[in-house]
Amino acid sequence: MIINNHPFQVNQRGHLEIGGIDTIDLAKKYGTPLYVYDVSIIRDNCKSFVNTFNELDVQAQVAYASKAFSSIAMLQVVNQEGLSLDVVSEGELFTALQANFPPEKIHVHGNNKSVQELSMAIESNVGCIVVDNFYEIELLDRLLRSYNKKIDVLMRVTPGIVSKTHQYIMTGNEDSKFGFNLQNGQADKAFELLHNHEHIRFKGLHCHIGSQIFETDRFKTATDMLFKQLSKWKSLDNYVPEVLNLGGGFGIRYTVNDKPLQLKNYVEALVSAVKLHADELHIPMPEIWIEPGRSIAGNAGITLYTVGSMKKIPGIRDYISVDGGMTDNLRPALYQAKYEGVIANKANQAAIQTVSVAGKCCESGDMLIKDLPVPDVENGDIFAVFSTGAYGYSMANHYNRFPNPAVVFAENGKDKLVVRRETYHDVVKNDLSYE
Ligand SMILES: Cc1ncc(COP(=O)(O)O)c(C=O)c1O
Ligand SMILES: N[C@@H](CCCC[NH3+])C(=O)O
Repeated sequence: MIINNHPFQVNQRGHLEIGGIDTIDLAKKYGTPLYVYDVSIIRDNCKSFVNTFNELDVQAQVAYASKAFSSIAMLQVVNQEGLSLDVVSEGELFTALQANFPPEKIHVHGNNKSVQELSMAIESNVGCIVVDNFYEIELLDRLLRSYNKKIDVLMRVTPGIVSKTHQYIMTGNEDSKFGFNLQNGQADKAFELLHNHEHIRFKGLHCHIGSQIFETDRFKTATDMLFKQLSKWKSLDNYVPEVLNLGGGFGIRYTVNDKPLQLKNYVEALVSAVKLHADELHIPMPEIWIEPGRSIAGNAGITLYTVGSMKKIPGIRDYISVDGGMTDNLRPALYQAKYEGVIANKANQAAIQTVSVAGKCCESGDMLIKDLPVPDVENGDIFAVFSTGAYGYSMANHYNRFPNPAVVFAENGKDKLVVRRETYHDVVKNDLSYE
């Protein structure tokens, strides 16, 4: 039985299963809260993107946006699937290098890259730097001269598109901290600085219009706007881009209200939009790069919790509390994000009541799910939240000094710990006394 359209089964014991393993056994073995990934789903998501580009015979790089979930094991899997990698910080770059990710397949992002970050990128011979602002061009110019190196660069632009998504995860609109503005001439000024630079190979443009997007129209509009700019540069300077990076943002299913497209549909739409414009402009088809994060990791992961206290407020709301919350999943508190979940040890029992699932942080907004139909709930039940694979572990924090949970990979009936659970000693390890 597939559960609520999430890609997981219920086994003969009536327990939720992931990667061929009983979640109740995993909770016993590793404790809760626990992030668990079905690695075969990660692999399938990677393949959907890569295979579609191959089928369409288009040169492409699918760069996993590692901000969604970065760990050594995750980056190893993504590398095995032939993807490139998008990193946005020294920490993400460091993790990639620790995972032996091929540096030439790493793309470095960031709206405030430090000298140290840029130096690390240049020294490790990363494949590409996505330049975000004028200050960064100045720094890069200085550093590349002192290293006497040449590097591939894309220019990140903000096309001025308002995507239908939460304001905090919108990035391509004009009023954004990211990238050069296409409308007000900033992109033209950056072009002057980048193309013909003796230490820079200016490969093309990058844009990312936002996250959790469910339709292809806005990607097409973004492509139109990039080509408007490229057509201008072609007539003025005969510039021909080798690469167009159209970012990530492909939506996934968190709840029944989310209606994601198949991943291949996004690729097909992007390819046809770029092809059309390239033909019109009489230039060869550029390489298409994309940066999916959520759509690679999101639906592959679940979080397991143990149910503790319960509280009924007659006529108002029934609460059940679990042993994690906004420390391991910040998204409900930050974006009012909605999730679905089940009592994993009663996964095929009928719902008889509606409860709201609270975390254990000292914060009223620490609610994981509101108004969820569930069977009879008892203390000690294991509660599973679906689609927590992206921006769960990666946005985990230490509020109330909670240690970060462990991460387990499950695949074809085997499980493996890939991130250790933090201990209280880990939590205080950088504290110094003041006596
Ligand atoms: C530049 C860039 N690329 C890729 C992503 C990944 O987005 P998503 O996880 O929605 O695919 C983001 C985050 O929104 C981003 O800012
Ligand atoms: N952290 C966001 C997505 C990243 C948006 C910025 N690039 C989320 O959980 O949805």
